[in-house]
Amino acid sequence: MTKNLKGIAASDGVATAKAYLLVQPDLSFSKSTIEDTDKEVARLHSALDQSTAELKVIRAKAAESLGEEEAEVFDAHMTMLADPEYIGAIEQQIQNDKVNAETALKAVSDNFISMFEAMTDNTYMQERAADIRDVSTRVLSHLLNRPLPNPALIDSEVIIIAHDLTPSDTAQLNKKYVKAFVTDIGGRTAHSAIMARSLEIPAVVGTDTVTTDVQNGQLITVNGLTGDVTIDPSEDQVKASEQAATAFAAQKAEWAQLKTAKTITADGVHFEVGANIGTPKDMDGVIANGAEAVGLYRTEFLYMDSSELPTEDDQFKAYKEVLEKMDGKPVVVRTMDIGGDKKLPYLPLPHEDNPFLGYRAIRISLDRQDIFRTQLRALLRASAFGNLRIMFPMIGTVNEFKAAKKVFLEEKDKLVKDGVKVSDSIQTGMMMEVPAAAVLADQFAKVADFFSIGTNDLIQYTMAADRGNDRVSYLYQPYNPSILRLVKHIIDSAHKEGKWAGMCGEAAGDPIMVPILMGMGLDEFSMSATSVLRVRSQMKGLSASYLKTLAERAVTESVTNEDNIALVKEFTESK
Ligand SMILES: C=C(OP(=O)(O)O)C(=O)O
Ligand SMILES: [Mg+2]
Repeated sequence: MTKNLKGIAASDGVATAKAYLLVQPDLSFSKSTIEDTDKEVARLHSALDQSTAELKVIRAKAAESLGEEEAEVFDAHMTMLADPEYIGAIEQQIQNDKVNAETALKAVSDNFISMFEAMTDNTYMQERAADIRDVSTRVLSHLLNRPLPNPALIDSEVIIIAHDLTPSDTAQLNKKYVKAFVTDIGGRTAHSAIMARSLEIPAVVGTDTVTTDVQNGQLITVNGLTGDVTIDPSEDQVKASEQAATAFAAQKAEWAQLKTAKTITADGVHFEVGANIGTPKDMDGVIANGAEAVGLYRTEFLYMDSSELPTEDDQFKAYKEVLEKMDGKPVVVRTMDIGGDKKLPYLPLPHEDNPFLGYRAIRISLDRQDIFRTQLRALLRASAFGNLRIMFPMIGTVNEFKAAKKVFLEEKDKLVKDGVKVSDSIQTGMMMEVPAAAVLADQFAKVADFFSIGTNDLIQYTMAADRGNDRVSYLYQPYNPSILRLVKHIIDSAHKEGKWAGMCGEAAGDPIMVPILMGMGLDEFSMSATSVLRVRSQMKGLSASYLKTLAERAVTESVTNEDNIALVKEFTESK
């Protein structure tokens, strides 16, 4: 029976395909006593064999669709499945304690995991802990005969249905087959939604119930522009969805004509419209959409894509590639912003009740200077190949900025002394995403070369509303005058010191926000590459000088988020 759901529109586009449930099965079991332990060991081996066979297929598929490097993680899993120490310990526990294979597997795996995780100074062993966690889950699924979903094996068009998707789940989605995804939870600025936009995969998040409403293989239509999802649609609904997809494609074709144009307003003002990237692979989208800059390179994805800390050379290559592809246009590279919803399996961080308020980003970099210095050296070496700007994430105090800058200058000095070619005009700026820094922007403007406003975090911290929690998404209010006053203060403070201010949070590409920011004189707008042409087209039709009054009224007269939506409509629909 047809069912309509409404979620948060998280990534533009419209799709119709069969549902593929990416939901972990229930792998609970109880402990039991076994008389015939040899038979139980044989059952264990059968599950191990099935797991190995499955991994071989997954590995081959992953190599084909995602590349050899992404596939290598499965080699580590297969090695683990053949590890005599690990497997021997499970067999021994079955024989000695006369317990079922599930119990022995779990006990031995937990033991290995805590042993490896305790070796905090040994990244290799920490990665093995993550491998054991994955591998033991797979073996358990075979013991219990409850198969795990294997997205790497998808070989026909599907719409992924999941409770939530982590950024690493999203990175593994194969665009050829995954036509859209729909989740129970999540917000527009959660990192999986941001990645969906750069992958151009339509997405609707925060539907609450999609995983229980839809069955594997059911037909489903997804509209990532409106947040509408229809399960088991009627023929007419399928037709309407196809028409919406065609209309969206036509709209995109019209925007594409602006690809090589500069972003100039109706009254001749130029704004720089740039794109955000997560990896050098995203550069195809940046070029295809004619972005004038890379306004944010989230380098943490380089760390997340790797099975160990990327070396200085690995990083150098990635940064150099991006700089060269931009051919002299600005590239703002943000140093590692791990923490919050971005985790590194090989850098296990202690459990925190509030990870978004915890040990993350620059706080880790200043503490783990070995990691930070390696990254800065790679960046400095790459600076000779383009127009590099470096930015530090989550800066909350002036002292943090100064400390980060000091490490940067020390590494620069060392390289220069060693005769390495380093650019002399690298700007060093900061994300403006912590309210304390935003309020003190006038002081920060004296030490930083530029600001890039990270509204994704700035809004969640100012409104005290988790950016990934759909239950409080009504509080996630980009146009609330409280947010806009901070934004205006940041821009004005930068300008007073002769510095520039940009925005790389998702609000920079928001059609309601764009006119306000134009009126405030924001210098640079950086967004998902797929939004660049839409925003360029919008700016072309607006007059920047006229919008100054809008910006002024938005922070002086308006009281609510809705007031400002109405105000923007008043200013843009009459013009
Ligand atoms: C751009 C931002 O950074 P991230 O989304 O990576 O936290 C932001 O917070 O707005
Ligand atoms: Mg942020």
